[in-house]
Amino acid sequence: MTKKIAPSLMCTDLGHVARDVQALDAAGVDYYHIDIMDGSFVPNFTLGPDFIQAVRKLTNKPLDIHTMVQQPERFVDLFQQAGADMMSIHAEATMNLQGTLTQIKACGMQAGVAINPATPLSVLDYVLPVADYVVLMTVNPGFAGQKFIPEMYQKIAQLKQKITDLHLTTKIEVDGNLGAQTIPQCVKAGADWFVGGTSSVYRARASLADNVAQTRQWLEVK
Ligand SMILES: O=C(CO)[C@H](O)[C@H](O)COP(=O)(O)O
Repeated sequence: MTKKIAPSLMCTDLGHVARDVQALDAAGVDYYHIDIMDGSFVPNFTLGPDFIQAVRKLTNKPLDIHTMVQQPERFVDLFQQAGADMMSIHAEATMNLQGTLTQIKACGMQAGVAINPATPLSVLDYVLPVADYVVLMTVNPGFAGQKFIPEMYQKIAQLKQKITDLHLTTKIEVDGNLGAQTIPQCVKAGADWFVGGTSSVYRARASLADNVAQTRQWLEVK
């Protein structure tokens, strides 16, 4: 399966994390996306290292930490020790993007660069070779339940072209309002990995298992 689904655990029922992770594991999700917000880079707070540690005990699937924090280079060891397998940092949040990506890889994690909707792809020019994946935000980061920014379809396609031209294997992870209306177009544009929030995996009207199965169908567009 080349296209991957990663439930966004900020959307899970925090009173029933173990129950939900067990259900999502059984439903065959590929990995888990964990949002860390510092109240400064984005106007919200979410999960932290204690939560990563707790989830680490519940599943063997990879844990993808999306840091929405200023100067993420301060926390690479902290998240690695908590149990992270993948860690993305925002290009807008660090003065040392290349060095921090290298630091993440040296710790044995996959390294990702995340970029906000308004950030041009040119920030990736000299770091793509050290990035295992790029997190293209399709909403402004900070809150679940927002509306997809349509200009992001073209951005995905342009990034895919860049990666192909450079003969790299960097994956494109998309994050924000991915559901029935947006997933098929993101697939066509070249996205590889899909963060599942309130628009897909956590849709209120069905079980987690049914939502994961439905999301897989949206990914199968040709
Ligand atoms: O990164 C995020 C918010 O910054 C969330 O992971 C994402 O937005 C959740 O998905 P949805 O938009 O479908 O609720």
